Amino acid sequence: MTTIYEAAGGIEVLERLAEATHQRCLADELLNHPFSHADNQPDHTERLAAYWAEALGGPPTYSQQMGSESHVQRLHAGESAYMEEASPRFVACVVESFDEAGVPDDPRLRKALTEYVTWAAMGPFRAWPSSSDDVPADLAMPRWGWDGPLS
Ligand code: HEM
Repeated sequence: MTTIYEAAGGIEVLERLAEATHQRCLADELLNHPFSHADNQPDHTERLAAYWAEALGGPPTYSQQMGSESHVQRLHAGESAYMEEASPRFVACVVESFDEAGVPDDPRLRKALTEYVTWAAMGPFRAWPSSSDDVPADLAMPRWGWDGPLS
């Protein structure tokens, strides 16, 4: 069966989606701050797209060459009150970027992408509110299919 990654148009479309999302985050007064640190990764867009690709049935480039799920969760952990407020806004930045990024106008695809990002932002990415020290070292990369989480 076609994966969500393939239906979306592969890595090119996910990179455009990550870039458009990033620009929206920078333009948002609440989300701007964490994305504006001087030591942020210059290739953030590429890394975010690779992570999404792997979760959505694409190649395992993120986990083989860039980082692990534990690394990603540690980056986002320990920000309880902030993440409560910021998570729904991050999801909105992704969804509002669909047209600009050229995500196919297929309701089933857009619904699956929206559900994946919502699930991640409201669940795993808020699971360690107190400290990055609480994040286990061996978290599996999440996988998302047409009917929801695969692992
Ligand atoms: C409130 C919501 C979120 C905020 C404020 C946030 C913030 C950030 C920040 C500041 C970075 C570091 C950027 C850099 O180094 O340039 C980052 C990296 C990243 N974020 Fe988020 N994020 C949020 C939600 C999410 C969600 C929902 C996902 C996945 C579905 C995600 C996936 C990633 C990935 C894969 C990276 C790159 C990790 C790496 O450098 O290897 N983030 N995020």
